[in-house]
Amino acid sequence: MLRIFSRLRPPRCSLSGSLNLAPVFTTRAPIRTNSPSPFCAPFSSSRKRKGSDEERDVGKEKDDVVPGVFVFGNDPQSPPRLFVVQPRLRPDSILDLKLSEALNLTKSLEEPRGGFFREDLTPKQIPSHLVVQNPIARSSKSHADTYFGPGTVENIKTHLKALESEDHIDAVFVNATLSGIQQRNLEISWGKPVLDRVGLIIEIFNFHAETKEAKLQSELAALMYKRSRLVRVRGSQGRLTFGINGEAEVVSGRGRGSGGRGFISGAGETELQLQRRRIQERRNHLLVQIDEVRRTRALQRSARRRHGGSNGHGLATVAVVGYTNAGKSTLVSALSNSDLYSDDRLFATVDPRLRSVILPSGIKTLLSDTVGFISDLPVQLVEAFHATLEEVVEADLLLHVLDSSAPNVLEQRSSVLEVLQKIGVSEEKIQNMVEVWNKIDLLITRDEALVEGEEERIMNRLEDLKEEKEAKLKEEDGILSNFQESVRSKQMAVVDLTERDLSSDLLQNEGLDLDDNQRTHYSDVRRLAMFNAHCEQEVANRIETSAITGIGLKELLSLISEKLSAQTLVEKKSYEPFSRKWRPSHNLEFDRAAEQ
Ligand SMILES: Nc1nc2c(ncn2[C@@H]2O[C@H](COP(=O)(O)OP(=O)(O)OP(=O)(O)O)[C@@H](O)[C@H]2O)c(=O)[nH]1
Ligand SMILES: [Mg+2]
Repeated sequence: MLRIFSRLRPPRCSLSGSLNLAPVFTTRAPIRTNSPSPFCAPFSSSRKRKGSDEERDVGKEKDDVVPGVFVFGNDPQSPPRLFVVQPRLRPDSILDLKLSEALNLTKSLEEPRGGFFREDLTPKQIPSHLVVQNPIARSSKSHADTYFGPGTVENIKTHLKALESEDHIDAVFVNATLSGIQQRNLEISWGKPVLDRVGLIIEIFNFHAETKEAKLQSELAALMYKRSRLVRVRGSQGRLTFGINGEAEVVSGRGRGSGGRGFISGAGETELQLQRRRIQERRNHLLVQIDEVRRTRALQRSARRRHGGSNGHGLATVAVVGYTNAGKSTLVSALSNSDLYSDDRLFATVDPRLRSVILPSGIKTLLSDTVGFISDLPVQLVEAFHATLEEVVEADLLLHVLDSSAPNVLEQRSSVLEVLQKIGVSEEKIQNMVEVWNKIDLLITRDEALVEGEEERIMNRLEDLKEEKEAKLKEEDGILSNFQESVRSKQMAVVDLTERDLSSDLLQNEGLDLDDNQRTHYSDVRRLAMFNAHCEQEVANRIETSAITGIGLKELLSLISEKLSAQTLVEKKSYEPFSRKWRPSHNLEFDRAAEQ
């Protein structure tokens, strides 16, 4: 039966940049489709029936996703298949990392999740992919119309054709950021929907969202993204016109009569205007609902903070953040003895979850598992997921989970720090954050881990690793004390200087009257002292764990306990549950792109 479906499989997606947002055809009614019925005209709403019927339709429309806002419907029959195009990067190690991230993103969409898709795919099948010339490498600028040069576009088309002869490909994923025009032109050249990095991540969020909150937010992100993709195509003469897809055609009566009467009245809405209006209306509708979610969350947070504990005391929240796939959900499950959904795929968690844990001090605390981050996290997602990310901003303590086995762990670390700053986490919280270097079991070489019955050897190896780490820490301590020594000697030098040359008043004024030499010297000392304090804090805030084997979990709980009790958070500070009004920022760049 499945084979029949596969053979008959119709395109499950629409050309995303297309104005004529074509309906998605499915052989069976999808479980949750975002697409209109294949039998209704895409813009039939412009010819609404009069009276109460019309009102009913408007009300109904409010709950409908704007057609074509997601490229794929969540078709239960089979997941979409993508062809990955990776622009070449130098050095090769970076290319490998980016390519493997692109393939993982693709797999995240392609593979069945929790039995959601019925078709049996071979697990860990590597998606078809192609590394191509990077247009930015040559001229630091991509081609304005197609991103890639004409040769590369042709090359990809040939590969696509060859692949299509073997199996159906639903869309092409270009692991770069494309403009609306570039995306549209590539879609025309290749005859397939094209997703860029942002578009794919938004699709994954839509696939994985389960709660109402996550669904609303991923739809808002998709709408904001879509708004920037509404572009006009040039007709065969190269003019912006009543083009091949009728993008400038008048499709709705709205606006008619606004500028006068009879034949001098306004012509009505073009397809482009109609799409913009629909997106705007839906966006406003979603924002109202998301604000409700925010309000509820804020009230719940406030109640927890005031008297959430069993003894009526405040309950602290610890937010678990980190790069996607670092092991956050597995760690929260292990610490709280619960069973959160975790999976070896990117963005397995989109719906935030709270789990309670009893700390060694006997105090109950909530762990908040949330959506993972990624480098260049799309701004639309950060803005749309504000309600969810607010949990992170408002948490009493942050745990930053890192995948210590990832070759680019430091890059992932800085991406996460960047996102935390972007969403408004205070500098103080970032400084106080606990860094959890998870998956240390994977640091043992694969060969060793595979040898059966060698548990003892593995444990010894772990001990060795621990000792190595401790030795390294000691070494770092040595470096630190050298720093301290140099700071102290510099401080002494400044004191000498000031004693000899400056009055105490001048020193208090931070050397306003110091000469250049003295000022440089003094600021050097201050910088070094700050760096010194930072290093000391970093070492104290680090812990190594393995959520799977349980290594370091006890120590982690003790550290959380220690951190929380050192904080003044449980002091009943006044807390405003819902004070700020939030709207996604008006992004001029997107609007400009849409105008093109
Ligand atoms: N070997 C090993 N694997 C781990 C460890 N922690 C998590 N994993 C695995 O890593 C994969 C990702 O784990 P998740 O807990 O889903 O990661 P996450 O950070 O929640 O990921 P997202 O929700 O996608 O952001 C799963 O396959 C886990 O089994 C660990 O300590 N050691
Ligand atoms: Mg998770």
